[in-house]
Amino acid sequence: MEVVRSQTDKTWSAQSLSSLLGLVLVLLSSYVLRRYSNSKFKNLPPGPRYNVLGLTGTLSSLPPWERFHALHKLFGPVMSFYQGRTPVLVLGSIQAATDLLEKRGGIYSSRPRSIMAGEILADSMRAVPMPYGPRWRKWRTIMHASIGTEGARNFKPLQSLESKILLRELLVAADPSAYPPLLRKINHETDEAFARSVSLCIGTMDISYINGVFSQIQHAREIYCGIVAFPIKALQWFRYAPERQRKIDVKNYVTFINEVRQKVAQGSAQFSAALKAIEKQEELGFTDAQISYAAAAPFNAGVGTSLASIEVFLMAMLHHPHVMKKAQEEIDRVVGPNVLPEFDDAPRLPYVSAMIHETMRWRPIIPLGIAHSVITEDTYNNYYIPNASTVFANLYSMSKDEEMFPNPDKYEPERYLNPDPKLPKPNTTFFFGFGRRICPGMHVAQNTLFIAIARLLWAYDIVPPKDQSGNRILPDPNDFDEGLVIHPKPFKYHFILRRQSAKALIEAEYGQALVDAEAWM
Ligand code: HEM
Repeated sequence: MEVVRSQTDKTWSAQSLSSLLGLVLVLLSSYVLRRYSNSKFKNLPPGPRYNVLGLTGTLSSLPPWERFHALHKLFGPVMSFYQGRTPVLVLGSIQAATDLLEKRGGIYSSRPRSIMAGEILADSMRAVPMPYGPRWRKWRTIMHASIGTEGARNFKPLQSLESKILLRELLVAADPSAYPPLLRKINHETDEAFARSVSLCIGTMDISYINGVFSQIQHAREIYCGIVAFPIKALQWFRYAPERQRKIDVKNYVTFINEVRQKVAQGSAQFSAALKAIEKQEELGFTDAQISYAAAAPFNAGVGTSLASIEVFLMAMLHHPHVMKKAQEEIDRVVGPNVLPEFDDAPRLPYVSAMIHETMRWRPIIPLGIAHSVITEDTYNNYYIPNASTVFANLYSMSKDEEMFPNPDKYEPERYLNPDPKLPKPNTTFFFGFGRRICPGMHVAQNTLFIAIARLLWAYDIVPPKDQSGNRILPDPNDFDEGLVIHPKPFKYHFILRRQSAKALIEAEYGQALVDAEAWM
């Protein structure tokens, strides 16, 4: 009996399994047929009909932005492919990105859904993956008030004293191996100078307090980045750990905002993103957790970016000493040897300003921008763009546009000073993205770069080391770490004081910077 039943069971299971498989096949093929026989889908922008990101073969050795760049040459500046079931659109020209991400910003300003990192870990309170909609618009008003054109001016004193401290630290650095950690401070990746970034968020430079904050926010950020980097963790059944982490993050973030509230009550609060978030809380109808995450956004999104641009600048100086000399001549002529360059000098230092644009153009440090997502189907140049397509602005390709930037591989600030009137005007913002999601920290970033670069060039020559035969050892200008934000691989350089008389001024300014920093304690 047992044997018969077991045989019957086996037959039954085999039959049901094959019917089930049949059903799945029928459903799948009808889905595929429906989808691809749909004439609209036949009209997608051209491109390889496979997942370019999961590519094998010759192109696979290239980072994704270079892969896309190579494919743009075959398929044109607007191309598409599928990543799983999601259509992906890649825009390789400033024109296409402006037409879609900017002019049709009402439908191209969302982000691809981020279930684990955005929704589960952060309850959609994190800025970068936040979907486009009323909550994002409210969040953006806090960014506008705190780090927009006007708000960014409030951080200039902070950026100024930060760069003075850097000049002095480079002066007393034991040897060149000490430079990278000092430079990292300018991007707030170490506890002490991180204070300046936290002060941007919550308005304090109290180092012992900051040290505590640093480890907590940095830890939360690392977990977020880890989830983004390892998609396996994005599967929902691993949700327990991020849910637990979210509770910890919310508690920490709200603690910071409450400390700012206390300072507001005592009348000692400095300008910061948190201050603006608190001021706007009632009007926006945000919870404490929501305003705390908003206040932390400049830290979470801004870390690593200014540093990467300064590293690119240093690399450019090693390769193009004549550009460095030209900028120094301008600084010496306009500012002179007896005072440091100030923010107010910027209009009279056009070469330095052009150099900053060129640094960001030459090697865009976020080469694929941050992916947008379209919230309704659209057509562009007769191509069909399905709802929920992921959209990448390939900033790398844009930086190589031969028409707008002739000889794009050359580092040439002059292209911004004397543009050829017959060519399209060189764009000065594409490296910050496009449309409604354009980087809200761009003014803060530009100010950091201006004051740091102008003062570094006022004080120091940046020179490469030499080998035993006296040959300059130069870094490979294309050797970068991969990631959302890319950094040149570590390379060696020296800061050589340009004149002995600068020493006394650097020391005096450093002393004053420490006194000024007290205001943020
Ligand atoms: C050289 C420095 C920087 C570069 C090149 C840069 C570039 C970018 C780019 C390309 C995007 C994506 C824009 C898009 O989606 O189209 C972005 C987004 C963002 N950036 Fe920056 N950034 C820099 C510095 C900063 C700084 C210093 C802050 C904060 C103070 C900041 C805050 C943000 C935020 C919050 C977003 C997300 C905006 C949103 O999703 O609505 N960035 N940035």
